Amino acid sequence: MMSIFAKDLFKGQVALVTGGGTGIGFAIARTLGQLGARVVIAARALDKLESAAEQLTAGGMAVLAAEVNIRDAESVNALFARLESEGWQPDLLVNNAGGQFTSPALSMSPNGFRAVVDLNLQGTFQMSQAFARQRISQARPGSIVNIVLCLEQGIPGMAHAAAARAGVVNLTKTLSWEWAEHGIRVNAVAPGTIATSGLENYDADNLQAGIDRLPIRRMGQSEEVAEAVAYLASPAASFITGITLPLDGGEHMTGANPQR
Ligand SMILES: CCCCCCC/C=C/C(=O)SCCNC(=O)CCNC(=O)[C@H](O)C(C)(C)COP(=O)(O)OP(=O)(O)OC[C@H]1O[C@@H](n2cnc3c(N)ncnc32)[C@H](O)[C@@H]1OP(=O)(O)O
Ligand SMILES: NC(=O)C1=CN([C@@H]2O[C@H](COP(=O)(O)OP(=O)(O)OC[C@H]3O[C@@H](n4cnc5c(N)ncnc54)[C@H](OP(=O)(O)O)[C@@H]3O)[C@@H](O)[C@H]2O)C=CC1
Repeated sequence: MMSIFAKDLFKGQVALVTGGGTGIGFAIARTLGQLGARVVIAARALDKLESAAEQLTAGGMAVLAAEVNIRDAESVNALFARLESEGWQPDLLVNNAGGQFTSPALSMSPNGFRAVVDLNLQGTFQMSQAFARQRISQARPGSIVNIVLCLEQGIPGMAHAAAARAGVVNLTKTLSWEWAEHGIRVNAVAPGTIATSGLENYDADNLQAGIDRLPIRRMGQSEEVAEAVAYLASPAASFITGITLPLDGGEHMTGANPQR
């Protein structure tokens, strides 16, 4: 899928995409790279990041693979210090890294609940704060896009992720207030079911039952998420901040989660 945006839209900018070595994050990195950004892809597994970076570089993009654990504040701060010292200081941040496991709320252990909140909420906050501190200290504008989940009607079987991502939706609004005066916009995209290898963690029949209830009866593609991220990160969205854009084939209207 070719991007509809101008090829030099992000020329001269650096985009940092967490979880950029796989799935949706990889598609976002590729789209932003095709639109002229230098791209940092960051996650825990350096081997996966390096092979993703090789693919993108072979396509003519400038890409850096960088290790980070977004759950660990020290690791996050070390990443931003490294990017600044190596000339890859980001103008755009895409908080895409995340995930969860399915479990009835009654069976979740405190540690299991905490792990998912740590990853999706605390991790997103830590990355956003480190990014904004760096931008604001240098009086430079910026843009953040958070990837959440379709959660309008609750997500039975994923209470931890539903709570954590709802936290990110409100964090998106709150940070957009606090950082607007510094020229930093904060928005989010809420995907429904998107065809990636990440879905191997979920029951295929349940996923299909959810798809069958959608107005647009198919899974989304990572590239469709990437185009929305490109729009929100770009000057075309310069008067948009604090929103969460559903990108879900209509799931936010239907409650398509099959466990309901
Ligand atoms: C039918 C539904 C519709 C589905 C729509 C799907 C739409 C969304 C798709 C996606 O999000 S795609 C992303 C794909 N990737 C993932 O989702 C995988 C992400 N998971 C993880 O990264 C990890 O599992 C974790 C959740 C972050 C936990 O990582 P951590 O390394 O901290 O785990 P542990 O130290 O092993 O365990 C901590 C704690 O959590 C409990 N736990 C972990 N996994 C499970 C599990 N599968 N089932 C139950 N419990 C789990 C684990 O037992 C630990 O708790 P205690 O035992 O210590 O009490
Ligand atoms: N696919 C779908 O249907 C949907 C996905 N989403 C969300 O979109 C995002 C991408 O999902 P998708 O591409 O499908 O799945 P992936 O499993 O491919 O993506 C998850 C990415 O997050 C990275 N990650 C996980 N934990 C950490 C961590 N502690 N620190 C840094 N990076 C981490 C992983 O890399 P590594 O393990 O190397 O660290 C991986 O690259 C996730 O937040 C997911 O929840 C939302 C709605 C629907």
